[in-house]
Amino acid sequence: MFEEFVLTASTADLSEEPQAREHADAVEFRMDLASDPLAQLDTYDGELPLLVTNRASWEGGEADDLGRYDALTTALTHDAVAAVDIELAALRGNAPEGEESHATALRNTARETDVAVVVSVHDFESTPEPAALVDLLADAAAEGDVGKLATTAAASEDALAMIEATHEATAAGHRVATMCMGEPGRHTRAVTPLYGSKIGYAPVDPANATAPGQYPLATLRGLVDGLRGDDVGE
Ligand SMILES: O=C1C[C@@](O)(C(=O)O)C[C@@H](O)[C@@H]1O
Repeated sequence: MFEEFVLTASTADLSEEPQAREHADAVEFRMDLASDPLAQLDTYDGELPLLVTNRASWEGGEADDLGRYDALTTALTHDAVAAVDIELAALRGNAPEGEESHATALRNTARETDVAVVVSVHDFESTPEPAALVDLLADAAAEGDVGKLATTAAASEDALAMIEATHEATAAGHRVATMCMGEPGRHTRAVTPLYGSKIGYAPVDPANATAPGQYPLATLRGLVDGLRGDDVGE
């Protein structure tokens, strides 16, 4: 997974999967935003593979204790689960007590069960300079199969910084996924795949966006494919 660009439909409700099929390659299941996520997984019989995310509250999500790792470990036993998101800060010991050992154990379990690991970094305040973004991407990519970075863009320069960092990190051999949150960075979601970004996130229903500035799923699919020139040929 993630050798090619993967467009995930980001949702807290797996019953949306049939609607996502037409446009998405996978579903990002936001377990932290879901009601009874393990029961939803038990009854999931969709076609799209799942990337499971149980975002910690200290990283902008709604899961506020280490129990999120138990839920993720159980999630990995489901055949449909092809990838798991783990925060870089947890793996690097820059997170609350207990996070590092749990995150490392989860990554080991993922590796044993052939589940891809997306190592993520979020900045809800700003977008650092390109060189700092490249460092973050290199760190995240070194810890898993894909290093993912989402920062907040306040102006066009921030979007440009993310595009440049995506290009540089990819050229340096790192497998990355990048995007800016916020309206001034929205277009990065369509453009960074051209510079190597391997994962896109978009809600099936725009009312349920999981981050600021996301395009609706069908729109992002059309933009990514259109910019790639899929309908133009050589
Ligand atoms: O980390 C990410 C990226 C994201 O924050 C975005 O900006 O699209 C959306 C989240 O659901 C996902 O876990």
